[in-house]
Amino acid sequence: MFSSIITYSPAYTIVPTYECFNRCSYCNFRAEPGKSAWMSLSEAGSIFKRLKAQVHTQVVCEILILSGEVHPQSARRQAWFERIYELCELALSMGFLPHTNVGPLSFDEMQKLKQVNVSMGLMLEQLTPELLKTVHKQAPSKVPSKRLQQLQWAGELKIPFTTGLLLGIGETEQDWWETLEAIAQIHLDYHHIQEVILQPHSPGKEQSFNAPSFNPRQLPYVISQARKILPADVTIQIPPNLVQDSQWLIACVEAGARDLGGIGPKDEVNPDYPHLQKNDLERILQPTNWRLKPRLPIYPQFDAWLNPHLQTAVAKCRDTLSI
Ligand SMILES: O=c1nc2n(C[C@H](O)[C@H](O)[C@H](O)CO)c3cc(O)ccc3cc-2c(=O)[nH]1
Ligand SMILES: C[C@H]1O[C@@H](n2cnc3c(N)ncnc32)[C@H](O)[C@@H]1O
Ligand code: MET
Ligand code: SF4
Repeated sequence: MFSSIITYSPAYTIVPTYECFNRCSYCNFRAEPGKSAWMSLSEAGSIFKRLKAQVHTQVVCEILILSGEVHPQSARRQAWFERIYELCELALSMGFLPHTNVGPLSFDEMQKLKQVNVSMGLMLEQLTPELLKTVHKQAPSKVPSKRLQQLQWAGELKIPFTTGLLLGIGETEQDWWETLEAIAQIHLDYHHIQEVILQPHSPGKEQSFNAPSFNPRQLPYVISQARKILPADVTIQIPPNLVQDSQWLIACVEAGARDLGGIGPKDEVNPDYPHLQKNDLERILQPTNWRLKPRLPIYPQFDAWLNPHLQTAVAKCRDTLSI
């Protein structure tokens, strides 16, 4: 019998800084501005060396650059951006493929980062402005029009893009469909969305937002509806560590999720929910017809959008993973 494929990206997350001028009330990641040392290039260099040394036991291709944010008008913004750029450059020079998700960027910043990233990402969260009165009250970066603008710029710049919804932060069911429709619409203009993450809100130790986890039993329903709204070439990703029960994880796959995201040693955003490793996932999927397959942070149909240097790096990683 033929088996069907579900993908994941062997990844490692680096955090340029945890400091953030936003205060999303569901966040367990942020530190106060000035209170989190920035990652140095030598620190990153040692991490990358270690990852290369372990290539025989565990291959990592994607470096996810995930950061807290410095205000666009701050005098420190330029230094923050330059550090992120240099971290990407270093990862690339050591054979890794950067995927950056550091919040909203200016058009110019995005254009620059395209030169050192194979794809980029930004979650829409939810488009309803109602959340600006609640969880995003102190989060200027989460103004819906600003985030939609990022998707538009990524399209204009031909950047393969990952976006998604954060579920269970006080939105309504109607809000889900509206956010998904907006993603579908923008993809029809630019054809640049490679994945949409359906991320269940999962409470952690640091957050002030007092709400339970998004009910995982609702997730298969959201996925099947999303599958109807999104164009067929957009993959639905779910984070397996936030879908605690393996039966529900399988139900999510049956409903149309086809990717399990970046799998690495730590989920920096949800540190209270350890990532399931490849073996754990294989064990869960074993009784089913689904088989796990590694992928890169760029889907093959977007290769032509990259500069020649990035194309060479991607070809080498495909070779390493034999995909
Ligand atoms: O480990 C994580 N990876 C996260 N990733 C990584 C993601 O799974 C992969 O980097 C992409 O699939 C690209 O391969 C994100 C990427 C984005 O572009 C946007 C949001 C996220 C969110 C998370 C996350 O919460 N935890
Ligand atoms: C990087 C992405 O992580 C998501 N994110 C932030 N905090 C949480 C949480 N408590 N639970 C689940 N996802 C979260 C947001 O969607 C953000 O854009
Ligand atoms: N600060 C960015 C955002 O919220 C990415 C990291 S969130 C933990 O979009
Ligand atoms: S979710 Fe991102 S933008 Fe919001 S406070 Fe956390 S790090 Fe900052």
